[in-house]
Amino acid sequence: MLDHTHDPAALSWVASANDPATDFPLQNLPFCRFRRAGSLEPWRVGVGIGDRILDLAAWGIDDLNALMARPGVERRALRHRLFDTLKAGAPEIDLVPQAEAEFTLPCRIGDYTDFYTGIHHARAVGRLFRPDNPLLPNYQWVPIGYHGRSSSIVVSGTPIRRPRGQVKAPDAEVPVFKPSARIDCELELGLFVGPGNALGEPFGIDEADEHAFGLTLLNDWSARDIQPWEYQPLGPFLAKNFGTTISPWIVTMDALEPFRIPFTRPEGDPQPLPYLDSPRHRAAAAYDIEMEVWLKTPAMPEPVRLSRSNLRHAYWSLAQMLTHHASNGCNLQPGDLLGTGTISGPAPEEAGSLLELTAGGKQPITLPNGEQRSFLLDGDRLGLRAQACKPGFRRIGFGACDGVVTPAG
Ligand SMILES: O=C(O)/C=C/C(=O)CC(=O)CC(=O)O
Ligand SMILES: [Ca+2]
Ligand SMILES: [Mg+2]
Repeated sequence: MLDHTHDPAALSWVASANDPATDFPLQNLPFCRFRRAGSLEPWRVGVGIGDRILDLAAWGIDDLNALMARPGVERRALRHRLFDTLKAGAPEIDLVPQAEAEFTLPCRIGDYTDFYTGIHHARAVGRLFRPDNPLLPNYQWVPIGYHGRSSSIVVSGTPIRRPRGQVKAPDAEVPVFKPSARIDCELELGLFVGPGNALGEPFGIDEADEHAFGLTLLNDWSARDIQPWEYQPLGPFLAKNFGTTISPWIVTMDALEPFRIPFTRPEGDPQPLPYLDSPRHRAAAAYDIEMEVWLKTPAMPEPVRLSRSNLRHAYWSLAQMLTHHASNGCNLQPGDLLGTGTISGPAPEEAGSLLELTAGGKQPITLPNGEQRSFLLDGDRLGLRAQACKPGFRRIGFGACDGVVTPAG
């Protein structure tokens, strides 16, 4: 059983997540879409700076998808102009306090694909769902993905209604249709596509970075009792598409440039096929980004961190996700969202889902107030956090990715 000590240093998870002083320095400048809270004004494109938002209307930017479609060189030029303007602290620029704003999805999301790049998650889930064959032979050759549902992607803070669905217990003769009793989270990052590719026109692994716009936090809520009964032979469906929460902020790949690390394969593992491999890719295609799962039940005075992982544990890189997705000529479009899949680490306390943290629900977590949890109950608030930080560089935060589970309809 995993005993979770309360981490006093992270007492104010919400504050640290929304603490502009640490999340949104000048070196970040994440994009969002916002308006003044409670107003009915049109949504506006902005960038986060400290505890405020710079409205980009004055910069002629009112459609983030249009900006995402622009070449990286233009986006970087804009970033430098914004940096210089904000650094100069020009008094006339309009900065809206984040506390006075409300947020929506940062851009139009045409298509959503969820990948499976977390090998430790894949092994753990495989052991539970397919004990005889946890990691299928294709895993180390193919960046596995499935097409998700973009209509149910919601912004942080949107309640997640517990779904009803078909559930069949191992010892039951027939399934029943009932509210899911095993609502879970999945600790992921979402990659937003920048410039797309034309239908029928794949791109090489060394061109992939040009198609990456930025990253957001992504919780792929999962109904673990609906999932095993429905997922064969076509993959996850209603167990996943009842809701996917993302942060309102997109952290650009330019802001994450300093946190690149070499992309390596474990000793003895097969090297990727040539279309997914190059010296440049091996040199710096992975990222050192810390990711955390937090939980606050209605009875808890403060939230508790359930786990901490890192994008460095991904078995497939962001560039390989993009390249593979387009390798058959499929056309990616600006604003498309690619989930990394659940990024668990090798240690038990680095698991990115309750399914793993509780051994399929058999080993409930004991929370600091004595409550126990296997899966989420109504009223539970599940939050994801992430940060890129290393000595000599400002910490790059990703904001909040929160959702409260509400009773089934
Ligand atoms: O069938 C399995 O092994 C598990 C599939 C998933 O959980 C789908 C998914 O969301 C993958 C992920 O988040 O890593
Ligand atoms: Ca997922
Ligand atoms: Mg989902």
